[in-house]
Amino acid sequence: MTLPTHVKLVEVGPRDGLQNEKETVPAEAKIELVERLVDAGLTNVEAASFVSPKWVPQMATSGEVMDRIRRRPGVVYSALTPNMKGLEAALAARADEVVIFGSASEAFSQRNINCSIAASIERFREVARAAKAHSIRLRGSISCSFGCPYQGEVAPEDVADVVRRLRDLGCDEIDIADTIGTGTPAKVQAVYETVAQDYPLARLSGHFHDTYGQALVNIYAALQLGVSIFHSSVAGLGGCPYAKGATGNVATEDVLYMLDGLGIHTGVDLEKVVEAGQFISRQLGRAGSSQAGNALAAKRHSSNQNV
Ligand SMILES: CC(C)(COP(=O)([O-])OP(=O)([O-])OC[C@H]1O[C@@H](n2cnc3c(N)ncnc32)[C@H](O)[C@@H]1OP(=O)([O-])[O-])[C@@H](O)C(=O)NCCC(=O)NCCSC(=O)C[C@@](C)(O)CC(=O)[O-]
Repeated sequence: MTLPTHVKLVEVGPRDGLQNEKETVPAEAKIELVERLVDAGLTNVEAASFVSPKWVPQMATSGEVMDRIRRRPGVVYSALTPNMKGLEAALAARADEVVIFGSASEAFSQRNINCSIAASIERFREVARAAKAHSIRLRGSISCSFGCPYQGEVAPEDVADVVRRLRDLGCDEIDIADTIGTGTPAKVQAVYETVAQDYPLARLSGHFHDTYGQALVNIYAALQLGVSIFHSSVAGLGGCPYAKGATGNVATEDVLYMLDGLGIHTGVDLEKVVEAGQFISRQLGRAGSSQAGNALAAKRHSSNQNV
């Protein structure tokens, strides 16, 4: 078993992490969060979501956030775009990458984006064409790849079916998402082994929520197969408005701590991510849920006191 020597981390805290917060997080705080994360060396940041503000009010400031972020060369700032209205907003906001997001579960597709899987692919076709016409990177995301809050089990072949459809739309990368965090390592490996028959493994990512405490071990299981792109969220922020009880994405600090220990290069400075996590936790008025982040912050606090 050879693990990848390099992993690309996609930071989803500013989008997936914050979208479910009840209290409005001011645009200034979102902007500072994105800038701190980029300062830490993260080169892929999901910063916006151009969805209906009636459905997800927290993301209503996405245009302002994208407009006011100090853009750094080489950094990909991405935005969710469920339809042409979203795509047009993402173009106006100068997104570097747009994300069409579907589901491997019919029930979740209906709840999340108000249409069937087949209808979503038709909506995405137009979005994909426009993204290509503007030479914007296109990412596809598949929710409920390891289980659905409404239908329960999801078969690997159902995930593969959506992967093929997103591949045919021209997706440059496809996210296999564990929306409710119910996946376990054997299931994770079964899904990647199935979907990699139709799409290059090097362009598949893992998007794991930590609801059942399985996210890190699932990432390790995916690494063993050669998956080398993972999503994570600073301070473990997150949840999904359409998956009750779903907790945050795996924390960026925890993933970095594990990858650093494995000698896998990410180019990201863990200490600076811990500071970004402390920053957003102060803004939200509660402790972050990253275990490595909290341990490192406590260690720093006690060594400062001993000086
Ligand atoms: C998908 C839609 C838009 C369809 O929504 P719809 O109601 O079917 O669409 P519609 O075309 O009938 O439009 C209804 C209203 O929404 C407006 N509208 C329509 N489109 C847009 C847009 N792009 N931006 C802003 N406004 C929009 C449109 O203008 C209209 O406004 P009204 O006339 O009633 O005032 C809606 O269902 C929606 O916004 N849903 C939110 C979905 C969402 O954001 N979910 C969370 C993100 S996905 C996720 O977190 C999972 C992921 C990616 O992280 C992976 C994982 O972990 O699973």
